[in-house]
Amino acid sequence: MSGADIREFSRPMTGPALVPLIDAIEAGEKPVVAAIEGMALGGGLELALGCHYRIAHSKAQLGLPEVTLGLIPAAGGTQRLPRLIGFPAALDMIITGRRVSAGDALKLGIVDQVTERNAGEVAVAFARSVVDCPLVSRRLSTWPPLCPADLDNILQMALARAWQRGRGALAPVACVQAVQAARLPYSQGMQQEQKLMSMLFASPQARALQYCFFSQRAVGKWSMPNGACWDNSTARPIRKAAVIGLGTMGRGIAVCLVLAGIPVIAMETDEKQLEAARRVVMALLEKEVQKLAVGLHLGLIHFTLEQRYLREVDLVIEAVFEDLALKKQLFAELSSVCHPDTLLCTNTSQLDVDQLATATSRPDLVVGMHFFAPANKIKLLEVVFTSRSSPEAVATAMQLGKWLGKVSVAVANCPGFVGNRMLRPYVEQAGFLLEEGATPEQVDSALEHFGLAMGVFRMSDLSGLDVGWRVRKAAGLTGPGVPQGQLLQTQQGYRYSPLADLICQKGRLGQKTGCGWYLYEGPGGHMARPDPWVHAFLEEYRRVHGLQPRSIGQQEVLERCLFALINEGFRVLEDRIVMDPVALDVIYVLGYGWPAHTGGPMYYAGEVGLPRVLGRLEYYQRVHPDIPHLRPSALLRQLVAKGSPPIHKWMWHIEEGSSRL
Ligand SMILES: CCC/C=C/C(=O)SCCNC(=O)CCNC(=O)[C@H](O)C(C)(C)COP(=O)([O-])OP(=O)([O-])OC[C@H]1O[C@@H](n2cnc3c(N)ncnc32)[C@H](O)[C@@H]1OP(=O)([O-])[O-]
Repeated sequence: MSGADIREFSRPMTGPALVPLIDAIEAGEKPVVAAIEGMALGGGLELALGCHYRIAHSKAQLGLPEVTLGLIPAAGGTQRLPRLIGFPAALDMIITGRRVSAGDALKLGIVDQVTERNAGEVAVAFARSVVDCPLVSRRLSTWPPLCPADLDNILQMALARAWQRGRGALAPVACVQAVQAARLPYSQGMQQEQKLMSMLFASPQARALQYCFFSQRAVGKWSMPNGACWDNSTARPIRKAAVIGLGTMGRGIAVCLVLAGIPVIAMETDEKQLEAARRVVMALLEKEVQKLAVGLHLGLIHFTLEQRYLREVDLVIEAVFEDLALKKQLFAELSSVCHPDTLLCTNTSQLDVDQLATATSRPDLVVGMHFFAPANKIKLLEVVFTSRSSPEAVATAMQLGKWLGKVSVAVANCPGFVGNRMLRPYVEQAGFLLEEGATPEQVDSALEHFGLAMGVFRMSDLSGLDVGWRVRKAAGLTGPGVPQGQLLQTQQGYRYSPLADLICQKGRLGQKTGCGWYLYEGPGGHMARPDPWVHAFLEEYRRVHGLQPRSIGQQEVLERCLFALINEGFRVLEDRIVMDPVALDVIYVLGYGWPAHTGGPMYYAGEVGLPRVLGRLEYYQRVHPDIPHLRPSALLRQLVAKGSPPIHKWMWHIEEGSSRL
């Protein structure tokens, strides 16, 4: 039982109320044994906690995931679980919403027995054995709370953790408050639980998180403009895969494949690189084996320098250096080395997948599989199809993503695909704000206060500033031979901030060099500190270019950065790079640290109000006519003119034939 039907939350509820039902079971004189197979989540686990005994199958999983839906476990979960397993363990499960295995549930004391056999049959036998035992001690609601001496301290720490995890989300904090009420007598604790639930139930955050839940499932039902889609295309089995290029991304991808039980050929061209990769990959895998306490066959991965092993694989994922010429050459080689049916995938984050496909003898079997760093942790995968990708190739990449535990989103090929395409105007605005008077920490703190996992400058330092520098050089925006403008710099006719290029020229490439937009404890350091050098550099830059710094408020930072990103999102929809705006929200929430409790950028735009987004973009465009990304998109204007329809109706308003595919 995986809990309430989440769809029911947005319409009148039917059926008996859960709390009196659970109370009645618990108060009954007949012993009730919960037999748990598969999942016991949310209301499912709360029902089991109202039973007098719990027997779980060894493969069962238990959890209270309500927090991920913007809610608290409000059918007595916040009152019974701390009584059963103590405050610290209950707080951990309820604030994180994480699932525990049956084995861990036994250790925690949530279940009485774990079985390899049919849990129902074992439960019946168990019930017979306890039929004469008194039930008084089995009713959790009557147990006195297990209050340790340092409970105040534990609750305080949990609250701090909830704030930190939540980044503005209400539910984690409400979870702590509800559990805190478990020190009171049960009926008073329940009143507090209900009060907090009523506050959350109707909240915009709960609606947004429930939208995220369904969006992450909706993107699995992908379709392509040619009519191919998830239910008319068949994925091929992947019996063996290869990863070529074992830098950070390649190593992470190889780890993902092995963890999913897929044999991997891990290939490099240089012996030293290969050995370095072998050490890192094996260490990562051994860590996972210990963490997951699972038997994993570490022999699933074979490290090699030899291309001949590629003949045996069903799919190759290329993760070499981001250089189009290098990748094209590799794809041409793969075409002759691999079996004619082998799928050729690229992990490029922004290069033209069509050009790579053209370099091969099988353009229909070429797709992008864009993983996000660290590849073994981030749940997002962009599957990039070209105009020639076959439905089978897309279906296989989507299915493989699912096996790897990712949420895969099918997107059409375009520069930067979806995520990085929308990111560009956002990063660009941040640079302009520095020119106009802000500091990196002011911009980042506004964005982090909004709920983003990391501000734009901290994120750039983490990824490495040279990544964007290389892209800008390739696009002809900077580098030798590119004319440098006067005053505010202009490239290709538009305003261009060279600040990031100048920082790179100083050898400041971010965390890896110990300095970038911030100062770190040393190369590879993680603790970002404001850097007086950067402040002086910005002041000097403004002085040389005659820019009068002004005070820039949090609202302007958010509107300029976020609305520019959202505006590009509307352009992505106009170009039909994806079939539905939910895809953009999934990509941003899972891949870019966008706060899930706002639903994602496009959902957030709807909540803020499309007329407001349009109005503010129009205002900023008047002030900065030389920034094209602030010019409102045609789709945004059209939607506002049509009375701002809800997000699921946006695509109806895109003119036929506007697709670039
Ligand atoms: C006072 C009240 C107290 C109680 C509160 C609660 O219990 S709060 C609830 C606390 N419970 C949770 O938060 C549990 C949420 N659910 C999960 O974590 C997972 O779905 C799973 C582990 C149950 C199955 O994973 P899996 O990878 O095997 O499968 P999958 O994930 O792809 O889903 C398959 C289909 O089922 C659909 N669907 C699933 N669950 C629900 C639902 N509860 N409702 C509605 N629909 C649901 C899902 O949309 C999809 O539909 P589609 O796209 O085919 O039309």
